[in-house]
Amino acid sequence: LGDSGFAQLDGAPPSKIAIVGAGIGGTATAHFLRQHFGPEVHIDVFEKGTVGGRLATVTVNHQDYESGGSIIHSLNLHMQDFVKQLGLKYRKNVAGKTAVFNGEEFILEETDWYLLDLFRLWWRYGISFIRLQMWVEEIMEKFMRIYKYQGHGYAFSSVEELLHSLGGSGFLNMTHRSLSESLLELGVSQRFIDEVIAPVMRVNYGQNISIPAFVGAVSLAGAQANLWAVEGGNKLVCSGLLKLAKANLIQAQVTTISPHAAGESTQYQLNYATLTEKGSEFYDIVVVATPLQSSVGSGISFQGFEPQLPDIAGSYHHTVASIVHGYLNCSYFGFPDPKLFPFASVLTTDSPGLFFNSAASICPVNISTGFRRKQPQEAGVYKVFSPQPLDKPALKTLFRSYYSVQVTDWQAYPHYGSTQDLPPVVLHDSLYYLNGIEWAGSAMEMSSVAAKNIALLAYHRWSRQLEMVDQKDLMHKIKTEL
Ligand SMILES: Cc1cc2nc3c(=O)[nH]c(=O)nc-3n(C[C@H](O)[C@H](O)[C@H](O)COP(=O)(O)OP(=O)(O)OC[C@H]3O[C@@H](n4cnc5c(N)ncnc54)[C@H](O)[C@@H]3O)c2cc1C
Ligand SMILES: CC(C)=CCC/C(C)=C/CC/C(C)=C/CSC[C@H](N)C(=O)O
Repeated sequence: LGDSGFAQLDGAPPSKIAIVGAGIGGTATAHFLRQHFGPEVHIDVFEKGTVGGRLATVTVNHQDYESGGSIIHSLNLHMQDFVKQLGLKYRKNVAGKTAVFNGEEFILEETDWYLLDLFRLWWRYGISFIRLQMWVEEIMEKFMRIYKYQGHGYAFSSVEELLHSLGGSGFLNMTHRSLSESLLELGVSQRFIDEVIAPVMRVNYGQNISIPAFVGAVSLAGAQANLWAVEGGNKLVCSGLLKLAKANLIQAQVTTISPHAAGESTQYQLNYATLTEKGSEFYDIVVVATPLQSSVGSGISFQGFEPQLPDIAGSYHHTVASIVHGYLNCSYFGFPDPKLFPFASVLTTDSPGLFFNSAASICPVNISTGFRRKQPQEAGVYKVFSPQPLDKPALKTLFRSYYSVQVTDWQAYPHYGSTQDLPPVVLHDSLYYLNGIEWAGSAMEMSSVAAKNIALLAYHRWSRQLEMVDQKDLMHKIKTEL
C-alpha cells in the first residue's frame, strides 16, 4: 500500500467497476476493490432484492431475529475485521443446552456438567470425538493460511488453486470425497457419525453425511463453542461495507452482461431493470456475486461471448426457516412438564418420517439491552429448519400453541453432490464469479475470502503482476520473504 493507504497502480486504473449482488460477498468485494484500486474508481453495486442477501432478519413482537446466516466462528478473521472497522459490536452466543432427537426419544443430552458430558461421549463413542476434534482443528489451522497469503497480496485464479495452496491435494480431494468415508477412514465410529455428525449436517446444511468432507468440516467448525454474531444483525456488515467502500448502490436487477472490445481491452455492458425503468452502463471490471445456477434464478444472461460462457452446473438446496413465536410442545419430546425441559436446541438424526431438521430457541439480534432465554413454559421465539414448509399438523406437533409463524424458503446453499465441478472464478478477461467458493463450503467467511481473492486477482490481472497469481509453495515463499 502507498502513503495514501491505497495500492499504487502502474498505468491507468479502471474507471468503472460493477458488482452484481449486495450480499456479504458483493459488499466485501466492493470494500476490498476500493482498498486495492484507490479512491478514484467508480464502484456500482447492483441489488435486485435487499442489501444483505442471505443475511436477513425477521421481526417478531418488535424484536428482530436472524432468519438466514446467523453464526460466525471466532477464527473467521475477515468477518471479525469488518466488524472492527465498521465500529459494530459482537454478540456472543447465549449458552443453552443441546439434545439429539431420533423421532421417538432423545438419544444424546447435554448436561450442566462438562466432565459428565465428556465421560458420556467417551462411554458411548470411545475416542471418536477426540479424533474428530483433532481433524477439525487441523483443517482450521490449514484454512487459516489464507489470511497470511492474502495479507501478502497473493491471489488465485480458481477455487482449486486456492484450496491446493492451503492444504495440497488432500484439501482438494476433500471437496469430492464424502464426509462419512473420510471420517470412517479416520477411525470415527459409525454410531458417532449417525448420532452426532449427521444431526450437525442437518442443522447446518440441511443435508446428510454424504456431503463432501470439506464442507462437512466447515459445518463442524460451525458447531463449536466459540461462535458469535453481530449485535443488531449480521446484515449490518453489508450495509456498512457499502458505505465504507463509498460504493454506489443501484436497486435493480442486472439482466444481461455482454463484452465490447475497447482498444486493447474489453469493456462489459450491463443492462438492468427496476420495476419502472431500464438502464445500461459500461464497466471495465465486473464481479458477479450471486449464484449463477439456473435453479437460483439470478435472471442474468451472458450474451455475445465468443466462445459462449460455460453453463454453471449444479443446483441449490431448499431449506425452510420458520420463526415461530409460541409454546414448545415438550410432551412431543417426552417431557410432559415443560418446566423440566432443559434444552435450548434440538437436533435430529436422519430418521425416516422426521419432518424437521432442528428446532432451537433463539435470541434477538439486539441483546445488549439485556436478554434472558425464555423457559419452555413461557412463550418464546424458536427457529425450525425443515426441508418443506411446516403444515398445520407439523406445527401442532412441535408447538402447544403459537402466536405467529414467519417462513423463509431459502435457496440456501449448494445441493452438494448435484455436481462434481467447482465453478470457475474467471469467466472472461475482467469478468469474475464469486460464488463458486460455496461449492467448497458455504459460509459468510467463505464469501469474504472469495471477495478478497477476487479483489486481489482483478488488481494483479489489471496491472499485469501475474507473479502474484497462483504462486506455488506459498508457505515456504512467505517464510523466506520475511
Ligand atoms: C438459512 C441459512 C442459514 C445460514 N447460516 C449461516 C451461518 O450461521 N453462518 C454462516 O457463516 N453462513 C450461513 N449461511 C450461509 C451464508 O448466509 C451465505 O454463504 C452467504 O450469506 C452468501 O453470501 P453471498 O453474498 O455470497 O450471496 P447472497 O447473500 O445470496 O447475495 C447475492 C445477492 O445478489 C442479489 N442478486 C441476485 N441476482 C441479481 C441480479 N441479477 N441483479 C442484482 N442483484 C442480484 C440477491 O438478491 C442477493 O442479495 C446460511 C445460509 C442460509 C440460507
Ligand atoms: C469458513 C470457516 C472456516 C468456518 C465457518 C464455520 C461456520 C460459522 C459455519 C456455519 C455454516 C452454516 C451454513 C450454518 C447454518 S445454520 C446456523 C445455526 N445453526 C442456525 O441455527 O441458524
